[in-house]
Amino acid sequence: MQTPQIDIPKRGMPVTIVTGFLGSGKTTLLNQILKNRQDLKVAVLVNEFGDINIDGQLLVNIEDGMMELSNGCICCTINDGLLDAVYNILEREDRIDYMVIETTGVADPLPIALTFLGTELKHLTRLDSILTVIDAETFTAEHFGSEAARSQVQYGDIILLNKTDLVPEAQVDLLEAYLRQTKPKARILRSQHGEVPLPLILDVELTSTDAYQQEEHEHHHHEHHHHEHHEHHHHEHHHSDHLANDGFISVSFQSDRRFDLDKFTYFLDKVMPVDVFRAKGILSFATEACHFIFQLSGKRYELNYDHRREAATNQLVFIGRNLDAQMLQQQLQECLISS
Ligand SMILES: Nc1nc2c(ncn2[C@@H]2O[C@H](COP(=O)(O)OP(=O)(O)OP(=O)(O)O)[C@@H](O)[C@H]2O)c(=O)[nH]1
Repeated sequence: MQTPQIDIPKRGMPVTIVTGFLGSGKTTLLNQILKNRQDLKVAVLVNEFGDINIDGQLLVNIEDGMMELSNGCICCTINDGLLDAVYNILEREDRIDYMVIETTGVADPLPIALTFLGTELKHLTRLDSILTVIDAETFTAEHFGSEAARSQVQYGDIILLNKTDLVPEAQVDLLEAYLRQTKPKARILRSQHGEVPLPLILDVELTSTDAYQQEEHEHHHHEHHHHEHHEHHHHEHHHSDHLANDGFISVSFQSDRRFDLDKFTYFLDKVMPVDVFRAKGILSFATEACHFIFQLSGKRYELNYDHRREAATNQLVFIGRNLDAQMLQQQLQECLISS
């Protein structure tokens, strides 16, 4: 018997929103999900803060903002708004079982949740849970003075205490006790490098839609009935605008010239302003043949070989408060070799 062509969108697709502050380990968790998904077809939507999409650079681009990951999953960069990106996925003909969205580290997850619960998407998708990744080493009750970070904890159905390898167990216990107090209903888990059994975090049905009805009202997020969704394509969500990225700005740097390794590490250790909270990039050094992936989170940084490609241009993004973009760019310029 011939299988009938199904041309309705993928109704009831479960969605997990992965949130968490800058550098807490969202991308690392996403990679764990993609590595361990077994035969679940997962589409991931990534929203990055900064002009250069560093995470996306490491994937193979196939068409406008859509990438086919090496393990056959689909990755989509959110450029033209979340609704567009979600419809792009829903309209694809290949089988997709699950959608995971990684927000930026400075995003309030509420407007994202309301995009699923308060638009026509509520008929097409099912918000399964909001998962908040927390850096167990750097997290404090002050939430980095960030409204977005506070909101990430407030709306987390699952709270993943990540990077537990970097702190004594007693400190993680204290953090967990604090979170249990403020979030009695949340599922609190611990992980190192985002390693967590997937049945504990996916398809767990932990988002209570009732809890959002009041917020939806307050956010004036009204549904437009009886419209084709295509008419909504430029219906951006403005709710998080008041946060204006919570005072964080990103500074990008690109150059065809290579860095001098010593100058660059001296810059990191001695010159870089303390206001840089997060940085990442793909770098090439004068003395090295291949790329390096650069990751900085708080006071820690890593430079790891990327054997997959030969060295090309340098691309870097710095994120922090009160950054002097021009000065930072000048300082980086001075780390380049004189071609
Ligand atoms: N020691 C340690 N490092 C970790 C762990 N999880 C992630 N990292 C490192 O922390 C850095 C940031 O991790 P990412 O997964 O990129 O963090 P992110 O939340 O996606 O970052 P943004 O999207 O930029 O906000 C990387 O260098 C990771 O390798 C962990 O459990 N332990």
